[in-house]
Amino acid sequence: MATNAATKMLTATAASLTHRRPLTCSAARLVPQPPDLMRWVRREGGFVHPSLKIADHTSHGLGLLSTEPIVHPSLKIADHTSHGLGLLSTEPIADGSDLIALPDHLPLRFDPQDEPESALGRLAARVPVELWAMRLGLRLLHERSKVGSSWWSYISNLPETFSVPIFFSGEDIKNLQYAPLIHQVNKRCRFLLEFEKEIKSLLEGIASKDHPFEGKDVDASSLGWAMSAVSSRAFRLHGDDSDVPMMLPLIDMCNHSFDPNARIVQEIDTGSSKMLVRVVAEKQIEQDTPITLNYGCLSNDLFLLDYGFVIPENPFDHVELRYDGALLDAASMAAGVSSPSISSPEKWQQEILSQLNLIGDGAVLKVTLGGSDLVDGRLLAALRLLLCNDEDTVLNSDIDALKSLSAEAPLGVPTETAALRTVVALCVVSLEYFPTKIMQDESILKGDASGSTKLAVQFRMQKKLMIIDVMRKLTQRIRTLSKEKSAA
Ligand SMILES: C[S@@+](CC[C@H](N)C(=O)[O-])C[C@H]1O[C@@H](n2cnc3c(N)ncnc32)[C@H](O)[C@@H]1O
Repeated sequence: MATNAATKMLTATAASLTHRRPLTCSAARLVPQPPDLMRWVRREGGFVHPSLKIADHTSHGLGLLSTEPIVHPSLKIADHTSHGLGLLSTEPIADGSDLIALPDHLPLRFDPQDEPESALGRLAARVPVELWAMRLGLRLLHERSKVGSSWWSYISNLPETFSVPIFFSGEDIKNLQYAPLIHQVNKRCRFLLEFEKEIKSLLEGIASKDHPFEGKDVDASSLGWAMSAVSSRAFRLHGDDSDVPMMLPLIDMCNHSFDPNARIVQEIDTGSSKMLVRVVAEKQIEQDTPITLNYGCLSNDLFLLDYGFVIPENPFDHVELRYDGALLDAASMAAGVSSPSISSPEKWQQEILSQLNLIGDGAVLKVTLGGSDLVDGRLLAALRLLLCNDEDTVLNSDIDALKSLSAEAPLGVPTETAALRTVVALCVVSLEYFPTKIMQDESILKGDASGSTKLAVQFRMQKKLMIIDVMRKLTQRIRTLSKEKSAA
């Protein structure tokens, strides 16, 4: 859990690289009237389709949600969510048309291995690999502080603030009510505070010509700004050996949709090995339509942590649980299907649990509910085999079938019903971890709480709605199974 001091530090309008004006909305840019981004891309040799413009998506209520039927009150709230700025078509655009093309020198990238001796390279080497956004963020801060940077037209068009939870108050971090995300947020906050100190000590006494930020102070707040700018806007494109994160000017004005109307294409000129990044229309785009890309099939944890927004009814959202005999025992008891094997598996059951990597050295105990699988395959297989008394039937079953929900009752209907009932009980247990009820969340969302409080509440409410949806689908399955059994 982040200390209050940690979150205060990151939310404070502390001295940063430039003077900032107060936050107005997520469409506010780093400078009040930044240069025309489209004109800059064209001037640099890029292509921008003449029927595109940058528009504020805050007031339009544009994007995925507004086109879908409202099936739950939470969607109405989401409809008010600001998407910030976005790209919009001013006229119909044909399927397959090039929308944007960026020449090789416009993407902003950073490979610390290219400059291990520079101060920036040495700082980047201190950033853990999983925080790759901070590595590229250092380059972004370097360009932001450099007088006459070739990327200034781009950087000045970046948002002034981000709605990612590292900038939430301590209270709003608690309001998330979901330990795995709170853990990640705190980890990032702690890293930024430590990194601020490390940077200060590493750059102490450095000659001004070698200073990566032109002598300007870099604190946790400005580091957080840079990390969030990258995590919410960079795309990972193919490099020589691996995926290289890059900031793609103008392309990063496209908002997200799981049903996008455009996609990114990367081309390498074999002669010059120069890279061309294009955005191509994937379908016919009508007038006044936002141009959208799919940022990935991500859970709401990642959308919130990296991008600062939550998707209602996200089909890829899930909750994490720890595989634990005592928890399964309690759930199976609550479901009325208790079996002694759950807490003390037989030897043959232990062998399969070990194959499933749920017991033994190096066991991975994290399992999930929700997402496209509905129930984590390893959890489902474990419950099926623990609730089946017939060793031969289990040993003759294919392990992949045991892990699959689409394999109908691989160990027979009674075992299947018991396993699914136990999962439903696990859902109930998971819901009980959340201290508030959905109705309480809804009333906060209807009130005048701050943007970050609403985002935190929206996040936890979506988690609960998702768990309820899993329960509903599994209960339906149990009903169908018992109907089939009684019909047989
Ligand atoms: C790559 S940028 C897109 C341009 C951005 N809207 C802007 O104002 O610069 C990604 C950010 O846009 C916003 N965004 C994109 N898609 C969204 C969506 N479907 N719902 C809500 N916000 C979205 C989020 O703030 C996200 O961090």
